[in-house]
Amino acid sequence: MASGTALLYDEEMTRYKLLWVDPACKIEVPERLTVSWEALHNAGLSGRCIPLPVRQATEEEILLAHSQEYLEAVKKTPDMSLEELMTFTQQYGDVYFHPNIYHCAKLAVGASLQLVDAVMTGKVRNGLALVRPPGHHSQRSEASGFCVFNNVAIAALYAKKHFKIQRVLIVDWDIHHGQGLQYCFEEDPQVLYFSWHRYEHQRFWPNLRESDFDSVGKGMGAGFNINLPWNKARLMAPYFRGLLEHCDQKCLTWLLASLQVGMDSSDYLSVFFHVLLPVAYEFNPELILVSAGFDSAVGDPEGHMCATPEIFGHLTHLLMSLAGGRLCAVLEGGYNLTSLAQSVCQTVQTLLGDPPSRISGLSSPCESALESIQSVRAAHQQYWVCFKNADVSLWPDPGTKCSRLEGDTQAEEALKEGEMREIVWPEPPSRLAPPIRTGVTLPAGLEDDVLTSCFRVTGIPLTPNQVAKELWHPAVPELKDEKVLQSLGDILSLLKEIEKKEVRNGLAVVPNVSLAATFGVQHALTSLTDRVLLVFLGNEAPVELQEDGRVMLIQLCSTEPVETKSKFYVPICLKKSSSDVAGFLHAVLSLLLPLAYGYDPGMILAVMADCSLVGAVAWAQLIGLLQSFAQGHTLALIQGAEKEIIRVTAASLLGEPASTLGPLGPPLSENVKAVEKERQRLQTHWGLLQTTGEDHP
Ligand SMILES: NCCCNCCCCCC(=O)CS
Ligand SMILES: [Zn+2]
Repeated sequence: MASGTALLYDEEMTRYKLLWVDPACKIEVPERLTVSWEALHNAGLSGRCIPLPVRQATEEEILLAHSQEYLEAVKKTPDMSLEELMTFTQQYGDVYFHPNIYHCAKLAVGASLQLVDAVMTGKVRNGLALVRPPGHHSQRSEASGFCVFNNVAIAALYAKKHFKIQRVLIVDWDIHHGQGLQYCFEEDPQVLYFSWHRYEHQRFWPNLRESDFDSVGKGMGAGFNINLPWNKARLMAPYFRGLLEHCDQKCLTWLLASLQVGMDSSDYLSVFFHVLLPVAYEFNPELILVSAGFDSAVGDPEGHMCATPEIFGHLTHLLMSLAGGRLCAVLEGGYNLTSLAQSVCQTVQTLLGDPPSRISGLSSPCESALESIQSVRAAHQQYWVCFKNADVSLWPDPGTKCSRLEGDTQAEEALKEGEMREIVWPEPPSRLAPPIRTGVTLPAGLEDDVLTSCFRVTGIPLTPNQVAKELWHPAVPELKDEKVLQSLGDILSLLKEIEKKEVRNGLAVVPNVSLAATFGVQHALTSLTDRVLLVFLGNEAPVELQEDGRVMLIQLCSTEPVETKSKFYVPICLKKSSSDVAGFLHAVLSLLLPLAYGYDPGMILAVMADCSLVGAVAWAQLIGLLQSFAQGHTLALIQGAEKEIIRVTAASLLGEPASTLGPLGPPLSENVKAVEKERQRLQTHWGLLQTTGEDHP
């Protein structure tokens, strides 16, 4: 199994810059790379990566995505005078040339291809290429938006050509629409292109009609192009104009705060749960390319978004469950040097396997984001079975110019200037990973190769009166069984290791999983955290739920569950769940993940009480996704000695990417209906469950 994270950087790519005055281009500066590189170095992250040399792309490689005439034209720029460069630049939009930019553009492509080689040959598991110029706006015969050659487009074409792969997923989380990528792959069903971008009903750059959600791809490529437009923009009602004239800095700040309309982490995560991940799992990619632009982070002069840098640690982690973890991230935009550097560090730290930091304060996606989510799901319903039963009454038909009051540029500039001075955000919390990743307790005789890299924990068996004290549980005969008392002692010492931050997560194979789960929850609540998420696969849920919210129980069962009104008890009844992998996944993505993010637990207990409910691969996928929470503090409890389940659980807890679920059939409609029913019931309490705007129930 491949391991290791590649990091590609060459300071040569800092040796070009804007040589004349152009307000649209002045933000694309060499310091973008140096601050990112230095931040990775100072955080001790670059030292944990595998450095790979960059190289110049060959002409043949560049011609995979660009025309000969365009290449010939760009080839002439190194010998041009300043005037000639300015004239040459005029033919394109929002981009600039420099005598050394051709050289750097070849290095940016070459770095991306080196990364693809290393991942596809298994030399590394994943990696990041820190490059400039960016690429996702450049087209076959045209430079655009600071981009000269389309690094990620060439990487995808190169991967198809040299590694014979047939399904590449491109995730473009840059705040601009990568129209160059859309044009390149819109007829290609082998490359699924997903982009979210500021759009504001075509008022935001690059102002293209085809950046809207109804551009779904063409011909054979229909369904393989997904655009998620962000349409909320500051309403510059004329009366604000009057106000501005009498506006001092304080009032401007207030005005900005009330207008701050960028998207935040709740919006981003909702799009992953309800749009990108369902399709990505159904597409079942063999490779993930990320057009990693960080102008979608807070503080960016282009993006004006509110999502703080740690969100990129989560987006990265969620994508690492796909394609066997083969993920190549290539830098695109990102112009606030502080949030850029922090976001780059968050991304690399997750690629290295460190647990994402807890994200508190998530709420629900804003109304505009819900409109976009609903519109995209409607537009793609005919192409992806994961949206088959989705509640989508198509949002106002696409391209409607919202009756927005035209912006007042002078005031808008004033707001923007004021805004840039005002935006501050907390440093991302440090994400220390305990020295030992996985502790394991299991009955003797269950040795297994993968378990050797786990840290063996054996506790002192509990005495019956200790149990009476520790375990608020009616005395049952099992509590006299010395195997049970031993396993409770083992779990206690495992939890203590986690508590002491010696161990990140753990696995316990137990004789009685219900007692173990009850004991684990109660001990975690007394000594570790005030919120425990219990994910229980089996029909008899162990714990009585106090409605105080200190335990959230998500129970996957196969028998009709009890009716419940509780917002902390979520029974998910799935019929034939072991065969309906798509139905299981739908429950995980559209229900379990949004709930867990909204609940923000300090500890996760993942309990497999009944091995027949889901297959080993689906379970391993779940264990991987659950490590997004609680700084990776996951305790898996398994009853019985299903060796395959034990092995995949340990492997996933150790950070091995779960193997892929393979092509997914349509989920059983009764299972989708059961999940949708629960989602409808709970979405008023847990906003991340929402997928539709207010007016369209
Ligand atoms: N023509 C009116 C001003 C528009 N500004 C355009 C800036 C292009 C941004 C490109 C970028 O960030 C790549 S990721
Ligand atoms: Zn951008």
